[in-house]
Amino acid sequence: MKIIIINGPNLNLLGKREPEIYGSLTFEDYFSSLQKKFAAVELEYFQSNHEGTLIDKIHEIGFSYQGIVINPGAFTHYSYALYDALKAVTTPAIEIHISDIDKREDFRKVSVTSAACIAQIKGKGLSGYEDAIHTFIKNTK
Ligand SMILES: O=C1C[C@@](O)(C(=O)O)C[C@@H](O)[C@@H]1O
Repeated sequence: MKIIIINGPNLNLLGKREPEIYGSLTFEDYFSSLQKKFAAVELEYFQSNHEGTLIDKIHEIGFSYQGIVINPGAFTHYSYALYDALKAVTTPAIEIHISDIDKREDFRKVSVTSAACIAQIKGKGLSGYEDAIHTFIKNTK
């Protein structure tokens, strides 16, 4: 089973970026623990700050992987191009946000990408990624 985690803009700075909101662990360190926890899953991690690069990645893997766990960062709130990319492929996606986007600035309350996903997880810190992987594993059994 192949699952990819795709992180969007500014998420490369996890660990340093607003740690009071996003925590102090780097995503690389968290990802190593995920790989250990889900040893039976082929887990991949991809991050980009560029919308087109994220779209290219979705196209590349979106007809052969079993799940996309995507945190589109701020693109969540306005990228119809990412929405279209997620709709265009056959691999199901789960949207995840480390923070609770409903309890922050008004502009974060809108997600244009979640309608292209089978679920949205928010406000559970990094453990939301784990929940998303569990959901894919459960759904494929
Ligand atoms: O970059 C991010 C991170 C985020 O997606 C989250 O994980 O909580 C929430 C977004 O509003 C923000 O732009």
